[in-house]
Amino acid sequence: MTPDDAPTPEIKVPIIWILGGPGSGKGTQCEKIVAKYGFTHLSSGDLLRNEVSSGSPRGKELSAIMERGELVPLEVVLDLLKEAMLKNLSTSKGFLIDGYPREKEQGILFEQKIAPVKVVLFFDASEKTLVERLLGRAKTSGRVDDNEETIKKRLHTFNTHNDQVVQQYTEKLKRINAERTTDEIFAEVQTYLDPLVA
Ligand SMILES: Nc1nc2c(ncn2[C@@H]2O[C@H](COP(=O)(O)OP(=O)(O)OP(=O)(O)O)[C@@H](O)[C@H]2O)c(=O)[nH]1
Ligand SMILES: O=c1ccn([C@@H]2O[C@H](COP(=O)(O)OP(=O)(O)O)[C@@H](O)[C@H]2O)c(=O)[nH]1
Ligand SMILES: [Mg+2]
Repeated sequence: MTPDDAPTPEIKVPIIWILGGPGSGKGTQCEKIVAKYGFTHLSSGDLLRNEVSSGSPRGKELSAIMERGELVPLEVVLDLLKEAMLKNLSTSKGFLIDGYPREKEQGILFEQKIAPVKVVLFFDASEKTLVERLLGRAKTSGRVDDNEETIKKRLHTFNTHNDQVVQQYTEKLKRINAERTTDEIFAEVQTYLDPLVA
């Protein structure tokens, strides 16, 4: 599909998805990517948390689902993402979509309704590492879902869906060992992103 017959033809800048289990370092790497490439960072989890803090009735429903570590209805995330992308369209050099797609169908719908993805980065870390990092982050994050009980459920949700998501993509998917230092990981990330801006 060329950009001209994309479903939202005005989106011509690269779209990158960032996948990985809870605590795999998606947010940490996205910060570094934004600093180097100036892409627009859209975290699906942050968009949902903003909706929750707005106090809207929809936010209240979302909050309950997120505290259970489950997935919210996929149309909700897709709408929030599309809205945020259109809002930033005139100035964006590219979109970094952090924590999306969480299930196979979300990815399919995104490409049908918004635009094709260019590269999918998957940060791969063991469950033990993920739990350790999240418990570390819990001390300061203030996130209601950074507690042992919800972490277990988030991991379960991730394990249930991730293989199916990842299997959808072959050459676009870059599996990155996330059990290294932030700088080592970022060095590899750049080898995939530099060609997009060359
Ligand atoms: N050792 C090590 N720790 C890291 C690395 N990247 C992130 N962390 C730590 O791991 C924790 C989780 O990192 P985040 O970037 O918030 O992870 P995330 O994937 O965005 O997590 P969710 O928002 O829960 O999906 C934080 O406390 C980070 O400081 C890394 O490359 N190495
Ligand atoms: O497409 C998405 C993205 C996030 N979430 C919900 O938002 C929570 C927090 O997502 P985030 O990416 O911030 O953290 P993670 O689950 O990776 O730790 C998840 O547990 C889900 O309940 C969702 O339902 N659909
Ligand atoms: Mg994050």
